[in-house]
Amino acid sequence: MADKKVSILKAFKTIIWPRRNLVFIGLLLIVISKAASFVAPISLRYFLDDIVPNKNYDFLKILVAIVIFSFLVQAIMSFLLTKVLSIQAQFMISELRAQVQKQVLALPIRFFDNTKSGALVSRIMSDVEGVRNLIGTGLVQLVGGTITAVVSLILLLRISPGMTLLTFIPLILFAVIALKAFKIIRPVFRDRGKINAEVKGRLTETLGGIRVIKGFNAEEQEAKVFESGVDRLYQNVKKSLTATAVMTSSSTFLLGLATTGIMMGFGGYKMMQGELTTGEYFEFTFLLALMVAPIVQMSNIGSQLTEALAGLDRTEELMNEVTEADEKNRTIQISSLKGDMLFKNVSFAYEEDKEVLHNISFEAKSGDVIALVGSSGSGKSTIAGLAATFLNPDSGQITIDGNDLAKADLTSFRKYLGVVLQDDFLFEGTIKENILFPRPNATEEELKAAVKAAYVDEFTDRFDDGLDTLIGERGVKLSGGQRQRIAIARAVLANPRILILDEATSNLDTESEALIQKSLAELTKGRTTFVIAHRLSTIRKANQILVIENGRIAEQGTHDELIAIEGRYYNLFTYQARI
Ligand SMILES: Nc1ncnc2c1ncn2[C@@H]1O[C@H](COP(=O)(O)OP(=O)(O)OP(=O)(O)O)[C@@H](O)[C@H]1O
Repeated sequence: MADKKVSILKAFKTIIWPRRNLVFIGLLLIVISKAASFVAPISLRYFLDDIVPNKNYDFLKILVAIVIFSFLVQAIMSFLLTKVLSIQAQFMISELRAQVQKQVLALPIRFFDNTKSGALVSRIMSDVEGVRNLIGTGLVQLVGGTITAVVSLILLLRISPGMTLLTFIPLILFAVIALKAFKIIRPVFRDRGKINAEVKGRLTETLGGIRVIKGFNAEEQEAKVFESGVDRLYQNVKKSLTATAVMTSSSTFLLGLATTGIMMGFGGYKMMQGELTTGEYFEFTFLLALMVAPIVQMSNIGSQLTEALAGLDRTEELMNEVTEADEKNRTIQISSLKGDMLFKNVSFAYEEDKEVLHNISFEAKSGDVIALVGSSGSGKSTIAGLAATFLNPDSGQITIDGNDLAKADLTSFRKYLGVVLQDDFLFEGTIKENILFPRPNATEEELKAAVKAAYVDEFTDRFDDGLDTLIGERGVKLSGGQRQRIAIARAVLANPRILILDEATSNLDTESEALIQKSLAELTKGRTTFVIAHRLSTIRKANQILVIENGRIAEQGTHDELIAIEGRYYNLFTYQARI
């Protein structure tokens, strides 16, 4: 963990240095602004010690003009700072978000099995926001504040070294307290991001699974889980608030002590002794305020930077995850695909030492339909996942047209892949958009052909808006069978060479069922298809049936062959046929 921390140095190298021109402009602006801020306190001395006692009207006019001008300069500089740096920071946030999202999509399926999607949403959207404080005004203010503090210090020492040193004692005390508080706050902030992500993740799941929750009357339980999540968040915020409160109240006291207590006591004494003029006293007071303000501000900026670095730590962790592309090993570009797939002694485990597939070997010839049947948990989806390159064999080999699939460039292979899964992924939008999703630039004819092949027009013709009907929250609700047909139309349009089909288990009425059968027959025509089959009609038509039991192929052959041997398949078949 520790070596993965985004150090200030690293953040400087990767985020600030590439934008050094901008940061430099920002610094220049802040230096001008801070220089202008010294005009008022310095002019005070002339005002009180020279102009007023000597009734110097001419000098008064000039001084007033200079002071007004100095404030105008400060106002303009502050406007430009926001304009230049804050906007650039926001631009960078959107750039980073896009990068992180791209990286997340490039991660292997396994990563998603183990990570809540809500947590990822939080990583992509919130964690990168910290950049704002690095490149935005935060850092520049920190530097500007330091400059102001140092210049003020020099001016203060010039007026009265004794008084300056005395006021320093409480200031140093404050600095020590602030540093201690940061040490406590940083891990708290880091945890906050994590907790936030977890709570959001669970909430997303809860809302997504609302039917199951209501169906099992589990609202109360979910509410409890959420409550404990928000409580963790509360405890975390509480901790950081306590640390912040210690800092704020000690700053109030110690800085008050420095500015007023010591100043009034010691300064008043010196004035009475004639060692300090009224003008010098006021100049000192204002300069002290100029020095102290950035110190207080810095503690604020410090916590912002701390939060920023904590967020970037988490972003960095995500960016370091290995993507599935694996350019070093996946060097074979697949430029055309026939569709012969061969499994040679393939074994696979999701978790170490828990092999779920053992020595699977079979051949799928181009255009074949391979039906995977067997009891739940036997390994059917895992085989389909391997054929789709969502998973990679631990031993053995899968070849496509003689090429090792583990060495194939994923994008070049997946161009030829299509999937129709049970939980059809339809998003909010029109039916047309959902079908065009894999090939947004398909022609109207291609779209029409796909719609026909999947019998989507059979129900869209009845809608006023036809294919442009909105589905989801703002449009019509579709039946299970209709959703399946949209998913099938999408796959027809994608025109894959290899098709992974997870047949829906839901029972449809006979008419819907017949339409789905027909559209599936259309879809699988001429494509190497792996189907996790639940329909006898699909299974009977398959070129090859693999009966999977406990991660092994128990039986293999056509329907007739397997019926003839009266084994496992025969039992399954006769059992299903009876129902
Ligand atoms: N992401 C995962 N992590 C760990 N184990 C998994 C994962 N997915 C599946 N498994 C395990 O692998 C085995 C095979 O699962 P698989 O999903 O391939 O079975 P299946 O035959 O498709 O089942 P079903 O018909 O119920 O969908 C099961 O024992 C399952 O518990």
